[in-house]
Amino acid sequence: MRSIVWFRHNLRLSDNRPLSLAAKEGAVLPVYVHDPTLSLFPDRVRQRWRKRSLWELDRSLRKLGNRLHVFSGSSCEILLKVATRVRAERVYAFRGLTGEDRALEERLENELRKAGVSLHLTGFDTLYPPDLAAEGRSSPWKIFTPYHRFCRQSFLPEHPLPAPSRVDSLPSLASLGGEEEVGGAGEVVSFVGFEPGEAGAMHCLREFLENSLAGYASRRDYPAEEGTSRLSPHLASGEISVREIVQRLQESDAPGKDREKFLEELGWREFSAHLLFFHPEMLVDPLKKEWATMEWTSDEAGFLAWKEGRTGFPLVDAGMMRELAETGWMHNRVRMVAASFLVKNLGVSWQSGSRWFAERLLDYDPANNAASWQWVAGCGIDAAPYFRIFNPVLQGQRYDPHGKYVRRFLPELSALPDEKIHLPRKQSSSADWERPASSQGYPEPIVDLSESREAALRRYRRFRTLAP
Ligand SMILES: Cc1cc2nc3c(=O)[nH]c(=O)nc-3n(C[C@H](O)[C@H](O)[C@H](O)COP(=O)(O)OP(=O)(O)OC[C@H]3O[C@@H](n4cnc5c(N)ncnc54)[C@H](O)[C@@H]3O)c2cc1C
Repeated sequence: MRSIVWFRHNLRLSDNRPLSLAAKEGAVLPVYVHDPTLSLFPDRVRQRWRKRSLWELDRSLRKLGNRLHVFSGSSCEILLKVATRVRAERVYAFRGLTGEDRALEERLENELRKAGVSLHLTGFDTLYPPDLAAEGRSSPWKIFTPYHRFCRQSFLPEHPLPAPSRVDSLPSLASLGGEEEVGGAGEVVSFVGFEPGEAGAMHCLREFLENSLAGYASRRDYPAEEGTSRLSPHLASGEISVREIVQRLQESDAPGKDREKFLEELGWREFSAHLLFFHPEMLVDPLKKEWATMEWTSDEAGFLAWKEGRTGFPLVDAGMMRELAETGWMHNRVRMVAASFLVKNLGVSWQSGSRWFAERLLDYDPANNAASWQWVAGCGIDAAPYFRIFNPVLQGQRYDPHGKYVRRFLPELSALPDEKIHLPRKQSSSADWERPASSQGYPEPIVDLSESREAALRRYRRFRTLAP
């Protein structure tokens, strides 16, 4: 048997079913295609990550007697051309989740069939099947808790497959034409706090299990702490499988409540994938259809200040200006506060924020990003109610009480005392406030929190009255 293994969002050898099946059956041509038609948003930051990750993957394949073949262009045309050229009988891949991924699979299957090649999609790269309809119905689940409980009870997590011990290459393979060089480690700038590739992902998991899983449930909300796994960029590139993570989690002797909480967060990832499977339009349209009539503002100046971390609210600015810009990652608590600030206090649409995150995040995941933005905005399924408006000052005081996170990313505020660190400028509601001299140069707040909150609630009431 001669097969192509088409690496899509799964840049790894372990627990890679398409690869394991193809390697068992015969010779394999591993292929990756940079396909610009598949990314809805510009992804310059992730291209650098991917380049490095592909290089790592190629190195690992070479150790098994094979190598990676990289192309750019239309996945369908390239796979068809290569399959014909090498006389492959099968193309193996995981199934994709987005509407674009699924349309491509259908087109590819037809084109390959005409050429006498079969497409073998070996299921989704998830813990639970995302196409699982709600119990007893054909519609998707609407509430996370029963969905997660049902999945936990119904599916025993599959054991991850080991990486194949050899992946035979196709015999006497001449040049395929149109192939690209598989990036180089040296060309790639480093990523603060991350090591792209499968080995980096496994290292990240080990570190988390050994050092941060115990205490996860209580520490995960504090951005200054090393309280979360930071596995998200690896999961987004498929450098590690979620089944591998769950297996190691179950073997860990960390307290049950921490393991449960972590499993629940992975469950939100599954739920988001489930929502995307049933609602491919959710990347740009609200899941609650009536929200299409919500009137957002066009506060361009406010949006720019938010993107550049000049809102005058330290927790938002530390996240937007520094953590995201410098590292390509942002702590979950800060994502929630920054997103709420944009959508509620500035009245800018969740789609604008979600697009900005999609362009900037190393861990951009279409399902997680859209579901989370819609959760914050209030138009998602099982979302936070619209009137839940995070107060960035109170959130800062609660989750960064000594300003350690803010000081790390906004050194211009580092000399402020703890009680002023989240409020370096006056708000109308803070009557006894005195301007600290040490925060000169830091911007004035671009909105008054109480007034913008009232405006947000008025906007919502108008929408509820007019909504069909
Ligand atoms: C506005 C907004 C946008 C977001 N965009 C993304 C995104 O593009 N990509 C992304 O992976 N996550 C996104 N999240 C969810 C969450 O912030 C990140 O998954 C988390 O911060 C990643 O850090 P970690 O790996 O240390 O998380 P951990 O706490 O260690 O969690 C482990 C894994 O569980 C999953 N997870 C955790 N929280 C969530 C969640 N709320 N929803 C779905 N999955 C979750 C992630 O895969 C994460 O890697 C977003 C959240 C918000 C509020």
